[in-house]
Amino acid sequence: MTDPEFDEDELRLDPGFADRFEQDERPPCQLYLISPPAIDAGFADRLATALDAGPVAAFQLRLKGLDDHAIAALAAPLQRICADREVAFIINDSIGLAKRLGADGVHLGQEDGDPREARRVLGPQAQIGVTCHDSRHLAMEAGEAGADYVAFGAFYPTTTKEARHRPDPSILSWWSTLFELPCVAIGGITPDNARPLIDAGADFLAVCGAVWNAPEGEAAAVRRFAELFRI
Ligand SMILES: Cc1ncc(COP(=O)(O)OP(=O)(O)O)c(N)n1
Ligand SMILES: Cc1ncsc1CCOP(=O)(O)O
Ligand SMILES: [Mg+2]
Repeated sequence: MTDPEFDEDELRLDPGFADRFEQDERPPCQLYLISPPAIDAGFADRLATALDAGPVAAFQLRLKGLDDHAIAALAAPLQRICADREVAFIINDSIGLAKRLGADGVHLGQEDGDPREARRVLGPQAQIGVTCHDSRHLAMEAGEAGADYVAFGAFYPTTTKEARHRPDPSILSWWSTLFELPCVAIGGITPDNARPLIDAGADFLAVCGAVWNAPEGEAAAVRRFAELFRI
């Protein structure tokens, strides 16, 4: 099947971009935790429990509907828990808040700001991620703009976000075959449906509900993902 958005010439026209991502052995898939949509006083303990249950590469603080001041007030203990465990602490949506908090990075949607501006403000060490929905074109643009990862999704139905795009897992194999830049899969991912995304080449699975709403608890959910990542 051809992807109407994908023009092979785009790749050939920009050898500089493709050249930066030489093919190499990819590390195993890792877990990228997204915060629940709202957090309460007990959440810090739950976060520590989740991070202690198995390897987690990153935690994204995603609190839609709160302003930066309100998010900053909640962030400090969570950021400390991540730092103590060497888990990257990523702020959703706001370059300014990521800078203010000294976060490890920022995740930007298509309407959330320019990755080049994020790089200018946050510096060379910052992890900058960009939402690319189901679009190869957006992903290549994000790579050209200096993103550290591209995110595709939502792969499965989710109640965490109203998601309009539904990529096929093949976008992950396409991306990971051509580019070294890591790709993140997101959207309705659970330990039961994750396998095709891992096999297709996702470098990270970004997960919210399957961990924080797991009937067996967050630790058991993190352990189940960890089992899937073992080669
Ligand atoms: C890892 C990751 N991928 C995608 C998103 C979605 O970002 P965005 O499209 O800006 O939507 P909101 O999360 O801001 O509602 C994400 N946050 N993280
Ligand atoms: C933020 C986001 N972007 C696309 S789907 C999604 C929600 C991810 O949460 P869940 O893992 O609960 O589907
Ligand atoms: Mg956003």
